[in-house]
Amino acid sequence: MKFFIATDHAGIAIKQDVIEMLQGMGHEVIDLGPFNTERVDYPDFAHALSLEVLKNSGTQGILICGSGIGMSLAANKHVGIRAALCHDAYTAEMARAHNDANVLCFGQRVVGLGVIESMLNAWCATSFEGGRHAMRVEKLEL
Ligand SMILES: O=C(CO)[C@H](O)[C@H](O)[C@H](O)COP(=O)(O)O
Repeated sequence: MKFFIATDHAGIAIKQDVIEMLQGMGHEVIDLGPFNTERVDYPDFAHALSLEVLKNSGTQGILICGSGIGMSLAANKHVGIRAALCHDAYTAEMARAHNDANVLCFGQRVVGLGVIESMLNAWCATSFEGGRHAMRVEKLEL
C-alpha cells in the first residue's frame, strides 16, 4: 500500500515513528510535511494530503494533529475523501470495514505509540466489507 502522511506542529513529534511503523509493515510512505516544528495551520496540510490521495488512485492518507479533529474536519471537505478520526484498534478497523475510510486521523495529544501501532495494524489488515455498507458510503456524498 502507498500512504501519504502529513501533520501540523502538534503532530510532528511522532511522524517519523509512524512512517517507520508503516515502512516496517512493507508500505511505501510519502511525507508531505511539515519538515520543522514551526506552528502551522492544519487545514493547509490536510488539503494538500487529500488532493494527493484523490490524484493517486488506491492510495491512503495519515493525518496527525493535536487531537485529530481539525485534520479530519478539513480532509472531509473533499469529495471522495473519507477521513476517520480513530482512537483505538476497534475504531480503525470499523473505519475500514464499514466506512471504506481512506484517510486515518489521530491526535498526538490523545494516543500513544502503542495504540498507534495497533491502529495501523488494524487499519492495514482490514478491507471494506461492501454489502449493506456500500450504499451507506455512497450516501455520504451530497
Ligand atoms: O485542530 C486541532 C484541534 O481540533 C488540532 O489538534 C491542532 O493541532 C491544535 O488546535 C493546535 O493547537 P496549538 O495550541 O496551536 O498547538
